[in-house]
Amino acid sequence: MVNTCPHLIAEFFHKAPTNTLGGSRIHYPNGIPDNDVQPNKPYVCSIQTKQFPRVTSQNLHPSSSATKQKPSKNIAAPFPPVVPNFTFPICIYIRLFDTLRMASSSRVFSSYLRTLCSLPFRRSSPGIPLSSSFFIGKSGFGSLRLTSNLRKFECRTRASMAEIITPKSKGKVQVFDAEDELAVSLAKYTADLANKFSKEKDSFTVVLSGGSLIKSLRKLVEPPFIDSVDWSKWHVFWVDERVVPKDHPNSNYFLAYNDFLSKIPIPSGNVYAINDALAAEAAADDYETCLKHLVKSKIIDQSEITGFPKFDLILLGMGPDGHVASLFPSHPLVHENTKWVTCIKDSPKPPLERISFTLPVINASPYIALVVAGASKANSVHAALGPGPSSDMLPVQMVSPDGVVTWFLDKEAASKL
Ligand SMILES: O=C(O)[C@H](O)[C@@H](O)[C@H](O)[C@H](O)COP(=O)(O)O
Repeated sequence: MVNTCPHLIAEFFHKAPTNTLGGSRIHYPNGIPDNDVQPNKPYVCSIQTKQFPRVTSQNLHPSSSATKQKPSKNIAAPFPPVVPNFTFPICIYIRLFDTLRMASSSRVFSSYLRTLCSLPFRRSSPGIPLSSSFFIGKSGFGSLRLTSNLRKFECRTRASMAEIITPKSKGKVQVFDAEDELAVSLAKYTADLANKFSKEKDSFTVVLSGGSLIKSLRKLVEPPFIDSVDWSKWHVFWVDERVVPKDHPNSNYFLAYNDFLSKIPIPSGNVYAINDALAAEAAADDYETCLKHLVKSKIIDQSEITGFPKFDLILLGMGPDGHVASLFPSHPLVHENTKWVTCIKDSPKPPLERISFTLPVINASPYIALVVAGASKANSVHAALGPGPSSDMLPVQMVSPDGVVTWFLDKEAASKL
């Protein structure tokens, strides 16, 4: 029964005129026009309203005691409008769209409703022939109203992501209520860019950092993202690496392999790990040479202006002190502007020896994501994005590409903004 829920959601939106819900609009991926949406195809959608910032998918958090059960991965939650006084994030719809198999038959729709109405916990709910639906926006909240032949139901919605307006130079800043929501949005962002570049140039060059970023990429290896990406087009690099063997728990390669790369069908030749058999300087030179070959063979783009390699997407974490890659505050390496890859032997964050991309390489990228979660990062986030001028530039503040920086923050990291 519950598996038919996505059909219901699909029907629900398709019954609404031109896919709008009183100022809310569904966006299908890659600009698919609304009337071109195909039955029996999965779509990852986003929703945009006049009243809310743009939001992306997330879980249902029912407040109604009747629906305390949380949706598991494969079991869609009951469609909220049939439950009175139901509070849920607005992006519930997109969550359901994530796994959507579009149904055009109204038979599916009504049989689902019949089943719902026969469920014990909804015995008090009347039947729900939907006749109209719309969102009403208030500041931060909205209501979805459904008119049944017996009475009206109201469901409150709450945006679970906010966009902070910053000067253009500081990039696009998104703040998520929960890290889980951040992870879904990051997966969609990465998958969309992968698809864009794979289509445009038949390859996608992406650079990973170490630390918690890898955990934040976890949704990318789950449906629907894992199936929506052509992994054979991916070429994976590291923005920094610790000078340890590849199977050492401190190795960024090891972390990425265990939690990400081993779960995707990427050709092993497209994974460019830093050579762990070499000492720091030699490993940095070796990696730079490897990048130069790949630029020559046109796997990696090159900036016509600066000559630095241009990776399609760089995914950066940030340390509590505002470091990115292995470029630490007040360290001379942040001013390295000739080399592509350098090394540090006195890293304030252990281990001492590391290899790192330099800032000009990072800044040559057309897309950079800064993925930052946790209260320990709030001061540096404030220094980077807050209003005041700051005397000492943190490395994260020196990430200022010609391209687009998108910040993915959880609310703890954004708490001082
Ligand atoms: O290898 C590393 O240590 C990193 O690449 C480093 O730049 C990391 O991204 C930040 O320190 C944030 O790490 P956390 O997200 O774990 O705090």
